[in-house]
Amino acid sequence: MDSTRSVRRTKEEKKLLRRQIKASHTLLKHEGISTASHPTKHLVVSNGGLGNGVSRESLLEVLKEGGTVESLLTPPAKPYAFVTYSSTEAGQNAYTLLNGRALQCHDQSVTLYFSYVEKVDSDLSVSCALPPGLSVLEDFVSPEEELQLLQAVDWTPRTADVTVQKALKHRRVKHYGYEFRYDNNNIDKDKPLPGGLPVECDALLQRCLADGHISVLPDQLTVNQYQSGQGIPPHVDTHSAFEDPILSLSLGAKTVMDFKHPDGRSVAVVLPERSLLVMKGKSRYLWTHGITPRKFDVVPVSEVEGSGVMTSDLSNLTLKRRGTRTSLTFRKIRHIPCNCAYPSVCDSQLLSSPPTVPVAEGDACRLEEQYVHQVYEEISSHFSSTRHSPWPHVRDFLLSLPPGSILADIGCGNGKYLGINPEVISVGCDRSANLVQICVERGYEAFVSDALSVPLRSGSCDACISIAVIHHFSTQERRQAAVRELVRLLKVGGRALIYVWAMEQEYNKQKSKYLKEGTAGASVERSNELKTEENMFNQQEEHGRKMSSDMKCTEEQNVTRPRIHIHTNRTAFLSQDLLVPWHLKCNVDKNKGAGSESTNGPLENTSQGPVFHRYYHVFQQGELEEMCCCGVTGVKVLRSYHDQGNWCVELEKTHGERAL
Ligand SMILES: O=C(O)CCC(=O)C(=O)O
Ligand SMILES: [Fe+2]
Ligand SMILES: [Zn+2]
Repeated sequence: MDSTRSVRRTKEEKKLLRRQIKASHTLLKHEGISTASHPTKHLVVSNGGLGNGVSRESLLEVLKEGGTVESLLTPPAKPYAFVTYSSTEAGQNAYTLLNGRALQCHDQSVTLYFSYVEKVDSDLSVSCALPPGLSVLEDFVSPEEELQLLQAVDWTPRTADVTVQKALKHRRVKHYGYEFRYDNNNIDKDKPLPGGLPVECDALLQRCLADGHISVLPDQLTVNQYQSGQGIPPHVDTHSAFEDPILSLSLGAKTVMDFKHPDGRSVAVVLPERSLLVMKGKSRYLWTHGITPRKFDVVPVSEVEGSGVMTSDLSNLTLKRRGTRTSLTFRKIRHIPCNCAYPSVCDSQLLSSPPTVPVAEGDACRLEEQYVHQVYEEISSHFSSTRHSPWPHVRDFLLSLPPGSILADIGCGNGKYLGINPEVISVGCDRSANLVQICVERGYEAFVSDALSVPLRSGSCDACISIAVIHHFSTQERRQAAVRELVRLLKVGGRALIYVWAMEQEYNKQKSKYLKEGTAGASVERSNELKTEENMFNQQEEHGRKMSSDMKCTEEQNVTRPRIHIHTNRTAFLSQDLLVPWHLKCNVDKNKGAGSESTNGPLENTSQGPVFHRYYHVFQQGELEEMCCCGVTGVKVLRSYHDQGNWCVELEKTHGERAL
């Protein structure tokens, strides 16, 4: 009997070990968290996160059995937590005692797996902090003032001549001072509403002024009323419409507001009733805010929680039914264009000075920095989630390389081509540090480099690929230099494959996948509210496109230069140099793709985050071959073809540098 029990136990131990190894692989692959093989005082607890429905309180209770807990970090919405014990011995003790422990929480049972980590990343504590520029001032108004303010909002249609009231799908709204229009997410600045702001707000606004939260009085008020189960989609209040900061007073009931950074970081902030939310700087301009329509929120049990408004920071969480919340959002209309530090998401800056096609090297570098490099850094995680399937012809090229070949992928993105042929030695580089980081986390050899000067020896590669990269260079000289750099890396006889986006999205009567996705009704599934509350940049983007076609040229130092148009996604290209909108989907699940992969750009129906614009030079038929034959010496074009809206060439290096 004893011996069978010990055999069974061994089996269980093996199973536990397998599951624990799997958990630490998942942490590395999907979260970039490397675990340590030796005991430390820091442990990561897989399945012990708020994202698994495990409350901090119940986790802490279990963790304390292992020893004295120095700190416990529970990142919002993640399926893991970090615990730091008082000593390595305590960490080791907890590991032995608790690994594989089943934890009962909210009618479900989860199994906790523990792994050691060298340290708890300081970024994680940062991601648990409030977004920069955000503050929540509790008890900003008294219960009596709260009642008075709620009574001051007259929801009957009586005041229709001095205010504007609307029932939206997910809440009702009322505007004072100026109407906020949900069709263009903007304000008619020359059409103030008679009556201004309700006098009942005077005292509280004077207090905001006196306390230094604002320096001028607001002249616009939006009252939002949310019933339980209602919300507001994530958005950034239009830069060109309102100044900084934005104030929002919560009345009647508490709610949880989600803030999201374009890089995917997300912070849930509890807004108690009678608190004032102040959004300034980054939290106003760059992070989106929104309220998920829900009937219940995860909120602190204790009502007296000081400034600890973070759901993730709280030691005591519980579910609470949402009541009816009325918020008063006070804003100051902006009369001169926004000049914030986030030009890639700023409608003012995009409209007031749309870029022109550069001629000088310096202008080209600045354009690419703003409309290529910065954008890829910001959208890297969402971009990566849309890039998973290799294009078949690129795959064939990679599989045709003899074993032991050395391959360089210049502009490797998330590394989707680096593992295709396991028989070759692949190395990738990209200008985006975030994308390179994703490659490294996936176990690929990759480094940050500009495609114009790759730190690899001339003639060191048997093959190079440049997939969807060269169209991001903004002058002919720079595009040519990028091809020359690829050829420099090749040994004589080596081959390069280049893909660039084609101006011709319809070829041989066949529409490219990019165009087809537009007609397949990418937006049909949007809810009505999402349609009317379309991301604020969409309308301006449309506006910007019209503006740029109206005013095709700009006078600058007596040189007339064409403006770069904003392209409308899923439509034919109207010019060769364009800005292509990227509708960022916030909070991308790195484990899953964001739907079907398109040749360029995500499907628009997935997004409610800010819109970024990437610069492209789309190639006309023959342009790529011409550039390779005439602008670059020592190569021949083996073949050229059109593939799903791209022009493609395969080159062979025929001479070494010295022979030229
Ligand atoms: O309900 C709130 O506090 C926020 C409302 C809001 O973000 C808006 O109207 O733009
Ligand atoms: Fe807002
Ligand atoms: Zn701005």
